[in-house]
Amino acid sequence: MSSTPQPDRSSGPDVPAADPAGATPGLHWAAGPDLRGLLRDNRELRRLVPALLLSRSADLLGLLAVVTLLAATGTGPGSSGPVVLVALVLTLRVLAGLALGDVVGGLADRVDRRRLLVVTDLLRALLLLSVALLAVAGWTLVAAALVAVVGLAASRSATTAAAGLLPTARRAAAAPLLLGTTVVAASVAALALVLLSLPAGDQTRLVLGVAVAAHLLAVLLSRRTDLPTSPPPPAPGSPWAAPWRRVGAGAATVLGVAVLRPVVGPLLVLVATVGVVLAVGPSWVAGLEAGVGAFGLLVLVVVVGGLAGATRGARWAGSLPPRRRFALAVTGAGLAAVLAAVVPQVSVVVLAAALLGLLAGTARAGASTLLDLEVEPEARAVVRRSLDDTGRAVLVVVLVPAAALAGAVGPFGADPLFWPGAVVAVLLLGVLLTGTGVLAVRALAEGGTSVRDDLREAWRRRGRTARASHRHGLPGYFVAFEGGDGSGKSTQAAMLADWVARQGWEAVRTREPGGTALGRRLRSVLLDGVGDEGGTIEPRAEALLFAADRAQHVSEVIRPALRRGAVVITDRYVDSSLAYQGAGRAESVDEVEQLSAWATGGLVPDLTVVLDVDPSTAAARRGADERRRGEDRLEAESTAFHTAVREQFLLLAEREPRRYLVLDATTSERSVQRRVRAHLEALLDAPDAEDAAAEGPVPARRSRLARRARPAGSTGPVPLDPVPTDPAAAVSDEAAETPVRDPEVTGVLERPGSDDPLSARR
Ligand SMILES: Nc1ncnc2c1ncn2[C@@H]1O[C@H](COP(=O)(O)OP(=O)(O)O)[C@@H](O)[C@H]1O
Ligand SMILES: Cc1cn([C@H]2C[C@H](O)[C@@H](COP(=O)(O)OP(=O)(O)O)O2)c(=O)[nH]c1=O
Repeated sequence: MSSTPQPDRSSGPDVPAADPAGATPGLHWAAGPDLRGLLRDNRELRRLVPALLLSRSADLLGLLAVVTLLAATGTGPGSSGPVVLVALVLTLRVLAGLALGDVVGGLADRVDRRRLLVVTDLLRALLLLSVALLAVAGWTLVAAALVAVVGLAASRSATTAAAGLLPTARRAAAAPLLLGTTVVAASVAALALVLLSLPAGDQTRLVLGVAVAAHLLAVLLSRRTDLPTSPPPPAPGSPWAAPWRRVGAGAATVLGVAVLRPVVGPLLVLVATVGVVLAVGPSWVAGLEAGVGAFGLLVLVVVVGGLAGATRGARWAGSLPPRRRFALAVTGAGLAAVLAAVVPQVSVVVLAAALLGLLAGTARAGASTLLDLEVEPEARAVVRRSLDDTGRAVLVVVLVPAAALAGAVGPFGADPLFWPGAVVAVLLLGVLLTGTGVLAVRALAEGGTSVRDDLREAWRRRGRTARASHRHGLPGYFVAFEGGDGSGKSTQAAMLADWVARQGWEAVRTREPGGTALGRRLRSVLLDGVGDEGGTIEPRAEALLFAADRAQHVSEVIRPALRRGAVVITDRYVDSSLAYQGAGRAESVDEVEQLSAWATGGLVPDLTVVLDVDPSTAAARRGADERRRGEDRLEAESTAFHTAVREQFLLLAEREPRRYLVLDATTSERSVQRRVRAHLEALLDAPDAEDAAAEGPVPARRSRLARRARPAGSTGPVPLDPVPTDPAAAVSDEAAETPVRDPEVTGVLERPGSDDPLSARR
């Protein structure tokens, strides 16, 4: 649980932070970019990744071997030496990353990456070999510390190498890619420990031997790679920032956000608990008279459980909002730790550890989502780094004392109720974690609903994602809002995203042009023109620029989200090009359509909502909208242009009525929203999205949902939202307020009073 590498702003643009071993996935890995697509398109990356995977597996297997070697140095389960030594090795590992990560990273940047990968694997192989040959506790400790430092250099060159192999716009994908390899490597290493320990007797040397061999094999693989040699951009300012400065930089931001305050404490206790379970693990299972393999199993279930929780937890949690999910997962993790501690049976310990991993991963992802929702995009990297570093600092402080406590207490209880001392440390942290979890449940209570109601609702919605669409074959659901400028698209998209998130789906709200970093640049050219430098934008150039924005948008934002099963809500898509560049600019609509089809790889929305409004009403609304600063290039076009645009939208809808919903946008915001929701509710809940769309009028299809939401004893259809306004639809008063959302993240953010970044004008 110690860290999640994020793009490291302090060490130059686009170069992700070093990825220390032991990192666990968070939202960013789960919601990461299209890694498979990146690997498919990039031969060198396909060569690098297996080399890194092997190298990291070797590294982590080496760590496990060192740990089991040290754990076996004692004179029996009662001696305190081994458990402290193990904790010390892990502490040194974490401390190295915390204190030296930047320095070693800075030095590593000066060396040829391929050579560095080869040398660092060779060095680690030699160090592990020396450990196997000497088998002296003192040297083992020193060697383990050296391995940790060498590993930092390896990690840095791997990260910059991967970043260098990626196209500039996709460099940020290097961090999730490497985090993915670390998680897989941790599982491979733990599994290897289990398998290698199957034969009876002490297999530590065999394990060390395999780790050495794997490092050597990684050398061969690294030598075959062709990595970019150019150094990464120089780091601005000092390459080394004192850990406490880094911690402090983010702490102020975190503590400034009310919702995040109750998250930090439980998160850190969670990190400590998982760390202590692993640190006292070898002597714990030994005390229960289980072998090294059981320790391997313990690590394996924690890692795999953590991965499952981080990637699937939100889905399994159904409609639980991230705050609830976080607080309940922390409480559950605490109870799992208590369970592991109080039942002196290795099978129960392993099962409880799996649950602990699962809930820790879920809590971690929940916290990450909260952070994304609550912290401004510019501050997120600093906050994440600060939290990661604080987590590592906690481990540095906690592991050795916890192990010392475990060792000091020693085994107690009489047969058959015999407990190793390690359980005392785990029990203490488990109780503390449960307590902080309960406090977090209270502090993060949401909307006045009880935990029981929330859980019941989540159980009802468990595993539910937006229904698959026949069109794109991805698990998510894709909605586009189209219409003239000022028709109310942004307003409706924001309200819908809010509702979708409250229904328990992941909502990704985005827009065109400008849904990506590249898109934002294109947007300013497209809307503001190139007036200062003279010249105009030719209609075909304009069409190509909109298509370029869309290609980036689909690949970077829309497809990955649909792949995760999210509901993607975009403010404008292909039809805008057909209407504005095709009909408006009098280019061939067919050609513009071909261009967009090429740009999107044929990705078509499941539902396109056309907000129909006459150009003069739309212009009046724009004029009255205080957030707008004058007309942009396209808005300033003639009424004839806007009329042609409007007619083209209606024509497109007429051609494909099953995929379109045309609404009169001159009615009130709430009335429009009500109809959008009613339509979407039916589609998302229907067994088959397309069939449902063809079925007939909305109220008939809504009946199933309405029945489920009806309070006991009542009759007639009841809307899902708390304020039953119109029985045929469901929009609450509260939902009619437009909350603030972040276009770059999943989910929605409610912070009344601040500006909506989506509708902010550049
Ligand atoms: N149904 C509606 N009735 C009246 N005004 C509306 C309605 N929908 C939106 N507006 C207002 O019209 C302006 C433009 O809305 P906006 O959502 O930004 O449109 P778009 O994204 O289509 O340009 C805003 O001031 C908004 O408050
Ligand atoms: C996506 C897209 C937008 N546009 C135009 C329509 C808008 O006038 C402008 C910017 O869109 P947008 O920000 O949605 O403006 P508004 O909020 O006023 O509706 O870009 C095109 O001409 N072609 C396209 O493909």
